[in-house]
Amino acid sequence: MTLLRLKDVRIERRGRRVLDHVSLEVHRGEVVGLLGPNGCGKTTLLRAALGLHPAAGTMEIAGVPLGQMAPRERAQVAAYVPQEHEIAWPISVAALVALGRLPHRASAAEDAAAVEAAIDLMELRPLAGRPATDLSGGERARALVARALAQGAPLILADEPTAGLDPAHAVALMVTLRRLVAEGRGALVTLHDLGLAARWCDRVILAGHGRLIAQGRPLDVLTPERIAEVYGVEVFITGDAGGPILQVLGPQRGAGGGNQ
Ligand SMILES: Nc1ncnc2c1ncn2[C@@H]1O[C@H](COP(=O)(O)OP(=O)(O)OP(=O)(O)O)[C@@H](O)[C@H]1O
Repeated sequence: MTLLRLKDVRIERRGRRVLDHVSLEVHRGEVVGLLGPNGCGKTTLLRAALGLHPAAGTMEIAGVPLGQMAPRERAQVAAYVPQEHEIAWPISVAALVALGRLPHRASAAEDAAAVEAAIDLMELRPLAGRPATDLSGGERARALVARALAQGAPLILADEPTAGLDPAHAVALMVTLRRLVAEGRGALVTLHDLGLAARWCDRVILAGHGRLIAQGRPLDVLTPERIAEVYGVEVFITGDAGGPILQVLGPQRGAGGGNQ
């Protein structure tokens, strides 16, 4: 089932075109990485897909046109992990995670079970009683992911959810996402770590130059030539039984600085 469908979407910011001709789908059972250089429009695209930023074109969540969805209805099918990890009030981590249950009219027991499961998934149990404002950057990021997971929405849109996480927690998050999509959810995740994307995403979408440049299986999209063209860096790609291994080596040869 298609959880997110964008067709010929066009997004502007302050009258300036950010992305044009954006067509993509996210299905149940897949983690899709949205990649691209700083400022190429990944955050704006995620926000547009949730109706948080104006955009032209066709946008559907779980088969329903975005414009026909009330905010509560949308929040029941799509959860968002924002790039910014600011938490305004010193509520406990458990209370923060419980905010993910607001769109639902579930029983208290159901809400509690979802919150407890999300806290455990993100390994926040020792921090559950702490004020969320007193967490480290990475701990705060995990708390916000937990809030989205508690929401129980089939579609997860996460903006750089691994930013600020140590390697163990970054990999654990990708493993968790894969487990959740295997149970029937779908995820669109912006990432700057090309190695994580290559190894843990089912598909990737590469944005740049005001459009989507390529989408498909990670190694079909993330070719050394394309990465050099889009990011200006040289990569080494190999693989093992666990999947692709992609390592950034340095600036593209001849691009100035580093490996010349
Ligand atoms: N509040 C804003 N007002 C006007 N333009 C903005 C605003 N925020 C971002 N932009 C511009 O919109 C474009 C897309 O930004 P966006 O944040 O979507 O990029 P991104 O791909 O998510 O970048 P990053 O990888 O750095 O997070 C950029 O050119 C950026 O400068």
